Amino acid sequence: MTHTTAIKLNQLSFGWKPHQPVLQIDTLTIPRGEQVFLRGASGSGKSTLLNLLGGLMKPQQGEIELLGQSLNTLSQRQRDRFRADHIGVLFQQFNLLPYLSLIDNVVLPCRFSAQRKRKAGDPVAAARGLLEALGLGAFIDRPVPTAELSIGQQQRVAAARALIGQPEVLLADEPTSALDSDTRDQFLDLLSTQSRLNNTTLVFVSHDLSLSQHFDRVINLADINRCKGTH
Ligand SMILES: Nc1ncnc2c1ncn2[C@@H]1O[C@H](COP(=O)(O)OP(=O)(O)OP(=O)(O)O)[C@@H](O)[C@H]1O
Repeated sequence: MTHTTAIKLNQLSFGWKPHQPVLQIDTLTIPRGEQVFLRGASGSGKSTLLNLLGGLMKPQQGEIELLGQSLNTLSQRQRDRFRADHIGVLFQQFNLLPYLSLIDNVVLPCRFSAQRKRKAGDPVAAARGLLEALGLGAFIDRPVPTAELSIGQQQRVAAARALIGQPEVLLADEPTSALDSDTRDQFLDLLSTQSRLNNTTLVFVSHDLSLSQHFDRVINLADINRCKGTH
């Protein structure tokens, strides 16, 4: 079943501590395939919002719907399953497995999700293609533990892992922070091309406003968040 809406928030409220909300968003709708640049001051709640969209936490109030599925009604385990099948996450902690090869790291989502595996076709070939497109081709067949890659290289391995198996939604939190300008442009091209090709909805957080021109829509968190907080 296909949905025209990828992400829908309704009367969302979330705080890390009781009675101290960080996010209060009345409504937000992001259609399938839209590529959104999310901006906001440091500490304003961008990463918190991505965590909620990824089902890593639940809001204290309100509704989060992804691809027509209310996340509120799912248990933690069901949310983990849903994320594995439908959401690519590229967060600031890459969570790569240090002693696995690059390819083994990238194909991991296909081990957790039959759906992602099916969409990847041949996961190893898909992982190779993504790593090559991200400029890491030279490392694929060398026995370099992932832990010995530079931060920018690890960031790109994590990107390939998020993209494999064409997730419908991709959540990216400062994914270009460690990349030089050439690598960053190559990375953004790949992200944009892959997302268009697969009708992936992209929510991309960055402090680098010059990148916003690559996106369909820019959302300033301050414009949708009623909670102005003390950040
Ligand atoms: N795990 C946590 N436990 C308690 N408070 C947290 C936690 N993570 C974030 N916060 C608080 O929530 C608020 C929003 O933080 P968040 O990381 O979402 O902001 P951000 O907009 O992503 O910031 P930055 O741009 O600096 O990464 C901040 O006040 C922060 O201190």
